[in-house]
Amino acid sequence: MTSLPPLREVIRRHGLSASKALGQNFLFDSQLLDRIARVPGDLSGQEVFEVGPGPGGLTRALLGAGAQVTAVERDRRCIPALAELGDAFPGQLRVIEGDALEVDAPALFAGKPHIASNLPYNVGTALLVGWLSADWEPWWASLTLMFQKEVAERIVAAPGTDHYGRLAVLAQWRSSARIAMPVHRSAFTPPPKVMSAVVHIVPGDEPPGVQFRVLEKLTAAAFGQRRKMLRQSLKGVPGAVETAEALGIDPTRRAETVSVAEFVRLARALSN
Ligand SMILES: C[S@@+](CC[C@H](N)C(=O)[O-])C[C@H]1O[C@@H](n2cnc3c(N)ncnc32)[C@H](O)[C@@H]1O
Repeated sequence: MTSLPPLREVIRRHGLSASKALGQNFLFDSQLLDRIARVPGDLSGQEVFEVGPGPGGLTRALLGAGAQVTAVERDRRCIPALAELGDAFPGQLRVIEGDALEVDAPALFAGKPHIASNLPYNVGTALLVGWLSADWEPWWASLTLMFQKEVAERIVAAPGTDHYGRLAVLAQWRSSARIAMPVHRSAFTPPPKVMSAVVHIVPGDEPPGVQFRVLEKLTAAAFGQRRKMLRQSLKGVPGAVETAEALGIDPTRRAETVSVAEFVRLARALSN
């Protein structure tokens, strides 16, 4: 590998002033970036899908770890900077200029890539929900994603906590999700208003006999009126209240007290 210029110099040389509309908050600390790149485990020879490489801070760390990186970036100003990075790691980096919400990502890979991204906040949750809603076993091997701390807490939340809701059930019913590391707002340029955290999600076995759309319907209804008792909030899902009762899930409970396993049992009983 040839030696690379500091990221701040790359930004200056390519005129990459951060765009708020594109959710651009860049990371320059190479130690932090290396720590993030280690979260998925040994990436040597592994395929990685990165959304929003920007000037390429995380991309460098992923390439340095030996990954084969495919990166989708919407901001065309970043493409020449990324091309230089590709020259420094011959044959390891493929850059696609485009919108990650529209790219057919699974079609880009022969195997199962790890997904790693310092996500643009405005599209982060939509991308996560898309990846978690994939046909199972999913097309990706793991997710290592930066979120605003509050979103990260919603992803890993346990029942009985304020953050527990649809996103927690979606992220936990057939995957395990944990906060790999908190990241201080001052690590970013420009610093966002809020703190961040890297979340690590690993897919697990899908519980048998559960239709995803039934689970979705249940959690949408239950958390749509999260302060109401289940006997009220689940009224719109045919058979749900009676089935909950039959399964020993007391319909006077509120959604936020119902565990992921209980939602799964209820969804299984209502799936056909
Ligand atoms: C938070 S910045 C992260 C930049 C860089 N990876 C880093 O860590 O310093 C988010 C990046 O996502 C890009 N981006 C925003 N929306 C996008 C989209 N819909 N598809 C692909 N990239 C997008 C932005 O241009 C920006 O480069």
